[in-house]
Amino acid sequence: MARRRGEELTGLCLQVEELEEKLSDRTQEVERLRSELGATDLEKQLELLLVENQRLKQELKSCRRAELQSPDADVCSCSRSQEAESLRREVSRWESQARQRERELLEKTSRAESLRRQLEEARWRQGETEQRLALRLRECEEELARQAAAPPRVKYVTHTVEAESAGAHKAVAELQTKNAGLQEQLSAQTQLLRELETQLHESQRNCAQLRTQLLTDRGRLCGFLLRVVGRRDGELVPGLSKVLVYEGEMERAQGQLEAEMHNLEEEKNRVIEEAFIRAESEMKAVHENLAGVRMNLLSLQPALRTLTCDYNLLKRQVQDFPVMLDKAIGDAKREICQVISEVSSTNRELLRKYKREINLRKKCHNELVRLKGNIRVFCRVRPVAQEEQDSADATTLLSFDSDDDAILYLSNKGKVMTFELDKVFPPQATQEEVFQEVQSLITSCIDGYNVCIFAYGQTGSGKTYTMEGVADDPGINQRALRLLFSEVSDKAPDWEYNITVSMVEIYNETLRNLLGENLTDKLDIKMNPDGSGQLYVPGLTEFTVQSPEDINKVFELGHMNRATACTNLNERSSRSHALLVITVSGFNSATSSRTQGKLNLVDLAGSERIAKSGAEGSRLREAQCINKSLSALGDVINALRSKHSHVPFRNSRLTYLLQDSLSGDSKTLMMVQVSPLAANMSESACSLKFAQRVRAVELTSSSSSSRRHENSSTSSSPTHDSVELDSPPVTPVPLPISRASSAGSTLSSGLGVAQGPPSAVGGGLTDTHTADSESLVTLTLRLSRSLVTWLP
Ligand SMILES: Nc1ncnc2c1ncn2[C@@H]1O[C@H](COP(=O)(O)OP(=O)(O)OP(=O)(O)O)[C@@H](O)[C@H]1O
Repeated sequence: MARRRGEELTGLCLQVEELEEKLSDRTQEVERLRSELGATDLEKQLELLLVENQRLKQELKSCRRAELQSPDADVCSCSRSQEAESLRREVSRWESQARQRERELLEKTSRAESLRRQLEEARWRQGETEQRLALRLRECEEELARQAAAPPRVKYVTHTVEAESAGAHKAVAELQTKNAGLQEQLSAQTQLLRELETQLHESQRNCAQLRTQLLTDRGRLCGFLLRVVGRRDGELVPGLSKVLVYEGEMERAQGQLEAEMHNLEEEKNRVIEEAFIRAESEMKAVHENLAGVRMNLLSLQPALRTLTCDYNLLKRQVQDFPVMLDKAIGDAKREICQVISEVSSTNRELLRKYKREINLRKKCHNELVRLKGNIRVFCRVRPVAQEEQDSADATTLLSFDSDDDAILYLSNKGKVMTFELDKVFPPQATQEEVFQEVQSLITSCIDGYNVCIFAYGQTGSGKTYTMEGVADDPGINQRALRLLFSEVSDKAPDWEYNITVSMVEIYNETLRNLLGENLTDKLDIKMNPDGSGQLYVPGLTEFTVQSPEDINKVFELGHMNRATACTNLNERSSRSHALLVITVSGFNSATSSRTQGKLNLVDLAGSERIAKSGAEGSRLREAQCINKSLSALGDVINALRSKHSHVPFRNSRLTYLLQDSLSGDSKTLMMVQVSPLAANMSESACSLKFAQRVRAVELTSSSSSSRRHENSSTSSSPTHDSVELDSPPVTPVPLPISRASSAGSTLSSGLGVAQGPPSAVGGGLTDTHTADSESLVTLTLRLSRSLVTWLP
């Protein structure tokens, strides 16, 4: 019996130990849960209680050991052992159920945690999407603002809006899809959460029931133990009461833990709810934003449509542009061609008129010169020099007609002679005034006529002064060249001119090249081998001049060479002829016409009658040569104006050299220089008589229609020239006197034989005037006809 009781007690002890182990497992489980859920003050208290529990267990063990050692321990009966066994089994079943529930609770807690994490992740993703959408919205708004502010760039804006619109649509669709997915996910999670919550509540409820049942069982167990043990051993009561207290503490702690868990659950739900609400509000904001974007898109659509229309219009225009351009270019080309053809025809017409005008101008000028006379005779009276003022000869016997600048009166040996020339320059006449009367001839030279201007008169009468002038007041030579330059530059660029200059001296019938290197060379005059019938001087130096500076250089060289060739320049210059030959060649590129004119400026040797003064030796030879050349000049002029078939050009070097400038349409000007001194009156009278005769011939024989023809025929008859060369005159040939009234009887009686019938000479003046008037009328009529034709 005692052994059985001992066995029962041992079994009971084993059950207690098992219970303790289970309790320890549960404690560990609680600890684990606590470590998972985090320590709180309540848990610390629980920990303390557990320690206390451990201590109580130790005490309980020691009490049991003491009880086992006691002989009264056999009191426990078999029934109590069975009851205890059944209670233990019940407890263990509940405990296992409780553990299972706890495991389920833990699983649910972990699932809830993972759901919370998923929710947070979803929230984070949603936040990110919202941020992206907000950013995108801001960009859209900025873009809209920029587009509104930007000038209308149709193509670009259209393109951008199209691209933006498509992108925005796509983004909206994506967002909507995402949103729907999130919504679904959220609702699924919410559903799951609710299920979990339901399960959790259910588990908690079960757990509470189990705990209650466990407590009840424990109470019952304790009651039983008290009944079994407390009655027999009063020492066990305090330990059991402590266990009960402990159990109570445990329950309280567990209750607190559960309450805390419940609070945590509520907190979690609240947080989830808040997050949900926030997500919903944010979602709403996103929806609003999206609605705003949609509105913007809708408001942009009309603008987009307009822009698209503009763009299409422009596109069509751009497509049509090449065709239009080709058409415009074609039209422009046709117009240009038409204008060009019109302009070229107008140009041709203008060129034709221009040519006609040039010819007309030349004809007019020539007619003018011809009307003035192809041979004109001027007279210039030099002033009395300073050193001559005091001499007895200073009293001048020359006087001028105040009404007619062509009349000069000369008083010689008590007789007054009247000379009528083309122009008389008094002593006060300036170089410029003289040149004014001469310059029309220079213009003729540019037009292609040959011109010859020579100064005639006794030594010291002012020939060189008139032709060359002085440094600060140049004469005809330099002024003529300057005028040529000025006229030539005026005619540029239509005309290109080449001006060449050569200088020749004729001394004792010998030609010298004043611009050459070898001054001792004697030049010859020959017929040009090209068959043109022109004369030329082989070896004659010609300088091309392009500026007044060139002229000065040429003149300086000529003077220097002339001075080198003789011992006494003044003496030599008085006894030689100096010729400045200027050739003007022109080419008109527009009309392809060419002109060539020659200007001969001749400073003749002194014309005084040295032969009569009984000169001998070299002076006699000089006088003979001078007389020969001057009389030859008179013969040539006489023959030309008298329409002789033969003109004796070859009778002297001078006339031979000037042949082409004295024939044909050439113009000749004789400047008769007269000294004002009384001592020179005889020579002056001679010079003036010669000039008078030359002019008279000109007047009596002038005929505009026949002159040119006559000249050309006479100039081209070398056979007769050679005949005349056999008998050159030694003294000046007297020419017919045209106007007895002007020259006076002294003149006719003093100068010998007249070569024409007096009646013809007398009537020549009238005829000439008539012919001149007719020419003038004809010229005026031609001019007016030309103008009428020329005017548009
Ligand atoms: N119109 C004038 N005004 C002022 N001085 C003049 C004028 N004409 C001539 N003279 C002066 O008279 C002088 C003689 O003139 P110039 O040498 O020109 O005569 P010339 O006829 O050429 O003589 P030669 O036949 O010897 O060469 C010079 O001193 C010249 O300056």
